[in-house]
Amino acid sequence: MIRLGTRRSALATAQATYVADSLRALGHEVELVLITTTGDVNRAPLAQIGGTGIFVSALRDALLANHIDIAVHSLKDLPTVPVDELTLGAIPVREDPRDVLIARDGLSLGELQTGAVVGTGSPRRQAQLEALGLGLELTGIRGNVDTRIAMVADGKLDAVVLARAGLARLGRLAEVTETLDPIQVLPAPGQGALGIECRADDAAVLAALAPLEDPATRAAVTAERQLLNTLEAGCTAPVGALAEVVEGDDGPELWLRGALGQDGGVRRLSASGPMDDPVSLGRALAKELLEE
Ligand SMILES: NCc1[nH]cc(CCC(=O)O)c1CC(=O)O
Repeated sequence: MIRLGTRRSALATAQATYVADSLRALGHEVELVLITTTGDVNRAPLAQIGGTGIFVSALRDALLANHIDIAVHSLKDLPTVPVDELTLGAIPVREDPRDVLIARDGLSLGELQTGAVVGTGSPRRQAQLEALGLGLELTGIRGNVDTRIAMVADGKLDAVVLARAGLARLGRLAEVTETLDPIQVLPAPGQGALGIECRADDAAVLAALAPLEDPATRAAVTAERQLLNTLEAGCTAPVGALAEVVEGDDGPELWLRGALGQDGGVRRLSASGPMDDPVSLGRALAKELLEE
């Protein structure tokens, strides 16, 4: 029996159920264990209560205490600093990593008027939307996907920005009014991908997880997360990143784009490298972004 720990939110349980069903299809028995994190209980702004890492620590504690065998994380919520004794046993194929707009009356970003109120608490989304120069009024919001969409339906906001992947997993893609081009808004490092964490010495669970692995997704998110990790060491500015595997002359290559919010603007750079060395690519692009 594999004990799979998950948060209670609709998105977390949808992701956990997807992983549980994948493991069951491979012949394993899986039990869901619901775990409450600080971020689920406390409605204060995330930056005040410890950042997105708060969603993760309760699950990691349960792994280390042997209360669960695997934890399913949204990779974009998983801190880039590794934990001794734990490892990402599998990174399954990624959903569409892009951000989307859900606006009243089916509007797109370019159709929103100056002063339109757009809800997002993410400094990354705020910096990139600000830099478009549309005169949008950005306001921080929290709450689950349902609550956020309801704020547009209720007329409290003109629009919200969300991850397409979350809406796909919740079956709410019909509400999207525009998918944002990464040329304008780069997603968060790891967005749209799941990380399945387990104890590093748990050979049975590692073997069970191996078939769920997608090497291209692992390479892409490793580059993105390395870029974030290197930038976090050097600054506190918001970061967007997106890597894609492309077929090069000498085999598969990674193409990485990065964005760094700074002084009301956004710096953007891109670079490519071999698929088998995502860490060097992420680190090199981060250093370039820091230098300029
Ligand atoms: N910050 C919360 C969070 N964590 C993961 C997702 C969406 C799913 C994903 O990106 O994998 C979301 C919601 C959102 O940003 O819209």
